[in-house]
Amino acid sequence: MLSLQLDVGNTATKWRLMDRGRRVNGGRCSLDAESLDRLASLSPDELWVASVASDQVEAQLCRDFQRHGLKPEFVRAANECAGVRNSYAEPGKMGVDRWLAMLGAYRAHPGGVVVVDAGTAATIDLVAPDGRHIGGYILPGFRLMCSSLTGSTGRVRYDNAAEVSLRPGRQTADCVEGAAWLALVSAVSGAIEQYTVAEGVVPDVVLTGGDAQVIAGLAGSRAAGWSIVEELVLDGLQLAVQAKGSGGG
Ligand SMILES: Nc1ncnc2c1ncn2[C@@H]1O[C@H](COP(=O)(O)OP(=O)(O)O)[C@@H](O)[C@H]1O
Ligand SMILES: CC(C)(COP(=O)(O)O)[C@@H](O)C(=O)NCCC(=O)O
Ligand SMILES: [K+]
Repeated sequence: MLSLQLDVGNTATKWRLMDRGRRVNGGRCSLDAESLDRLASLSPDELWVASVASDQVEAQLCRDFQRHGLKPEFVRAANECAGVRNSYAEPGKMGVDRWLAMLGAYRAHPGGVVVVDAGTAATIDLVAPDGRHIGGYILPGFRLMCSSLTGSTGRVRYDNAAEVSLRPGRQTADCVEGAAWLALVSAVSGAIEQYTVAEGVVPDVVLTGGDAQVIAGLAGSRAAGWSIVEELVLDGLQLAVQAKGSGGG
């Protein structure tokens, strides 16, 4: 039984092929017809999709896969699944990537966890020891922070490589990019502080997304004990699919 799993983000699509719960292969890809042809040629028996793309992109994805006789099953955020309870009054409005990352992280950290997905947007979600979603944060990711400055000002311009550092900058590139990294690292620290005040315990921290490694690296000794899980959203997808199969979530 081959199961193809897709995590469609706003920058990249992550995919992996599972054979009865065991990972066979995976990677990053785009959503052009050629890439989808390649995925379809893996001949999966089922296709599970976690997407935060627009309705139009999802409709195109369906058309492209249907040409190969494949029907994508779209997973959405729910009220409750795998021990996690959503705080949203309308769970369907939460990005499914956040929801699935929480399911994956809580399964590995049942004592409670702060989940960071550092992608196009950076999201930080707090899951209490009892599985309650305390709440979360959505902020622009690294590239978005930098491009919003160069795109909306007349003179914030640079083309030299910036240092990857939290040190105060002395040229535009370092000032802009250093600030974006500082904002992301500080947001994670601030969220951990919020969690600690609310729950009275210091949470475990799990990061995923294209910028997870850099953020953890820049956090230095504060990141001792943080874990990076590249396929966290897909791990959560696996749990959501299993719960469906057993009649839950
Ligand atoms: N090759 C790359 N292309 C685009 N972004 C990249 C790349 N490598 C690292 N990144 C970083 O990853 C972030 C996007 O992360 P990703 O997890 O792919 O996003 P999403 O889940 O939103 O599709 C960007 O903010 C960027 O800083
Ligand atoms: C916040 C997001 C854009 C993150 O997407 P990503 O950066 O991973 O592509 C996505 O989870 C989303 O579209 N959320 C909908 C709004 C919400 O979660 O409340
Ligand atoms: K994200």
